[in-house]
Amino acid sequence: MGEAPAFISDDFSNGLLLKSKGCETIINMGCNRTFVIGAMGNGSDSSIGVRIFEKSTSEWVIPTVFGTRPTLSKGHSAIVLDGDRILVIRGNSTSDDCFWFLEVNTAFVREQRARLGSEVVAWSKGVVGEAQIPVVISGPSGVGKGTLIAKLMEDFPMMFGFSVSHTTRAPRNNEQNGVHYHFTERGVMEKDIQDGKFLEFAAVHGNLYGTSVESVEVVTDQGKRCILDIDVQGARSVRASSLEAIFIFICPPSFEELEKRLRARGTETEEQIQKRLRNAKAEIDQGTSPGLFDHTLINDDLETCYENLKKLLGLSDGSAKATNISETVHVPLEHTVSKIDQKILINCNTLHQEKPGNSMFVLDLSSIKGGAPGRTRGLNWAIHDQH
Ligand SMILES: Nc1nc2c(ncn2[C@@H]2O[C@H](COP(=O)(O)OP(=O)(O)O)[C@@H](O)[C@H]2O)c(=O)[nH]1
Ligand SMILES: Nc1ncnc2c1ncn2[C@@H]1O[C@H](COP(=O)(O)OP(=O)(O)O)[C@@H](O)[C@H]1O
Repeated sequence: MGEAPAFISDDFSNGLLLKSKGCETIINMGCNRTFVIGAMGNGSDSSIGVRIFEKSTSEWVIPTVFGTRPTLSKGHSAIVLDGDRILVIRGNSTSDDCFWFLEVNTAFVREQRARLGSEVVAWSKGVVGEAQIPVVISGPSGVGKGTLIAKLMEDFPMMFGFSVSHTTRAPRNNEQNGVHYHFTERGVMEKDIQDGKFLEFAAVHGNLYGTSVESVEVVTDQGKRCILDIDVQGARSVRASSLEAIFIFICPPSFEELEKRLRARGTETEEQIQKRLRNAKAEIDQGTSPGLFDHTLINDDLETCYENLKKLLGLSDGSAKATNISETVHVPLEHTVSKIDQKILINCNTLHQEKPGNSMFVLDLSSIKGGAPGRTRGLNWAIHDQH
C-alpha cells in the first residue's frame, strides 16, 4: 500500500490519546507502529478491520487476525492498555457487545507472530462481570464425565457453557454435530491445527480431538464459565498454555466398575471397549500423579460425586448464582475515554438523547489477564450517573 496518510497523528507515547477520522481510530504504539482500526483493512464488510503502518519502512501491513471480530458500528473509540492491547469501545451499543480487546503484543500474539513469521493481531470480547476461569474435566472413558457435566449444565444453564470439541471419530447414535462435538474430517482438522485455530489437541483412542479457540470464546462471550471435557494429554497442554483453568480428574471406584459402565453404555464395539480400557490404565496413572490436576473426584455414587463437584465449583449451597452478566448499559456514539491507572473512564455525552446528561462508566482492568483470545475477560465496572 502507498504513503502514510496525512491524518496520522504525532506519537503519543503514553498511548492515551486517540484520533479518529470517520469510523477509524488511529493508535500509535511506541515509536514504530501505528494501528488504524476501522472499516478498512482486513475486516470483511461487516467487521472492524485493522491495518498497521510501519514507520521504519513506511509500509502498510495487513495482519493476520485471530479471534472473533467485532461487527462494525457507526463509530468507536480506542485506547491503549499496557502496551500490549488496545481497548476498542463500539459506540451506540450495549455492554454485551461494546468492549473489545485488540491484542497487538500479548504472549499469544508474539507466539503466533513468531510461528507465522508475519504480523498478527487477535480480537477478544470483553465480558462485563466476574468471568470465572474455565473448568477442565478429564478422566477415563466411561467414568461419568459426560453424565456429571450434563447434570451441571442442566442445573446451572445460565452459568456454564460446554466447549464443543472437534473430533475425527464417528458420531454415536444420540450425538448431534455442533452440540456434542464438531465432527470433522481428519484433513480439515489437521489444516485448522496448522493454522493455529486450536488451543490444544490430542490423539485419543485412535482419533483426533481438539479444543478450538473459538469453542471457548463462544462460551466466554456469553459471560458463561466454560467447561472442557478433554483427555489427560489435552489437560497437560492446557496447563502449559496461557489459558488459566481449574483441573479436575474424575476417577472410577475400581477398574471393574469402569468396565461395567463402559459396557452398559453400549456405545462402543468390543474392540473399541478394549482399546479404551487399555488406555484407561495409563490415564488413571497420569491423572492421579501429582502436579497436573488440582482435584481428584471418585465417581462411585453419582449423586455424592456431583455434590463434591459442585462444592469444588463453589455451588454447594445449592444457590444458582445464575449468571455473570451484570446490568446492561448503553454506550452512546458520542463518548470520550481515558485511562487512570487500572481504570478506564468512559464519559458519555447524552445531550442529544431523550434523557440528557452525563454518565460515567468506570471499567476496572485489574482483573484482566493476558494471553490468548478468550482470556481477555473479567471487566468489573461501576456506573457514576451524573444527572
Ligand atoms: N485433548 C482432547 N481430548 C478430548 C477433547 N474432546 C474430548 N476429548 C477426550 O477424548 C476422550 C474420548 O472421548 P469420547 O470419544 O467422547 O468418549 P468417552 O470418553 O467415552 O465419552 C475422552 O477422554 C474425552 O475427554 C478435546 O477437545 N481435546
Ligand atoms: N456414578 C455412577 N454410577 C453408575 N453409573 C454411572 C455413574 N456415572 C456415570 N454412569 C454411567 O456410566 C456410563 C458412562 O458415563 P459417561 O458419562 O458416558 O462417561 P464418560 O463421559 O466419562 O465417558 C453411562 O451409561 C452413565 O450413565
